[in-house]
Amino acid sequence: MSGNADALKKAAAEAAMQYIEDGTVVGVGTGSTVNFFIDALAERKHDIEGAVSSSEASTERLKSHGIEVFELNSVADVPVYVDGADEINEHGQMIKGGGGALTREKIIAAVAKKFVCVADETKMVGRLGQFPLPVEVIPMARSYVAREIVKLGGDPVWRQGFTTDNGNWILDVHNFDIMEPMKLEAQLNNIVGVVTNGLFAQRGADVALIAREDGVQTLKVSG
Ligand SMILES: O=C(CO)[C@H](O)[C@H](O)COP(=O)(O)O
Repeated sequence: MSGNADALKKAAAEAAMQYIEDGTVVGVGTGSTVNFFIDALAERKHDIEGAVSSSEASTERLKSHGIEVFELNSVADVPVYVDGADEINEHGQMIKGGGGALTREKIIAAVAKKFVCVADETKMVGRLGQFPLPVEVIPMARSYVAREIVKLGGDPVWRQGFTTDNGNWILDVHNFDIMEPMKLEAQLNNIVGVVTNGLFAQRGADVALIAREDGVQTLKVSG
């Protein structure tokens, strides 16, 4: 990753700090862009109550900064969730899960009132689907789920050697022509053995902070 790409990720991540309110539990995603957000959040650690985290990696980084990480089950309210994306369109719909944390990400996103997506401009697309779509599967269902995905028009590739934080496996699905993201998200989740998939269409981002060379653009989808 070039220094310039990192500078854009950092700019987007730092712009998300304006959405963080004192005394709240902050929802924290996963990935290289979010790592910059965690580092920025550390500066406000005495103002916030703590965080809920979407991965073991983010939890470790949050704790290394002295930020308290709560179990999601013990938290009633997550006003803001900040996370990156592998692709995002103008409607705030995303492909996520390149880092394999899609299921916990989707759970916290569901709980959160506002989803703030932080990304550099390379993640903005007209139509989702260039990036292989991650699908988390229960290990014993891998072959069956792969066959069902082929029937839907995708080419699944097992991310061999990778196990999610939930103890499951990932199929990265290539060559999906994603005309109707919400429909495909539901179809995939309907296959027995799928835990969830990386299409965030039903619950997309409310705000996208897209870092470009000339500054961070705010795309408000809702909220
Ligand atoms: O969904 C994710 C992890 O599961 C990440 O948000 C996504 O992969 C983007 O990561 P990065 O900021 O490193 O480009």
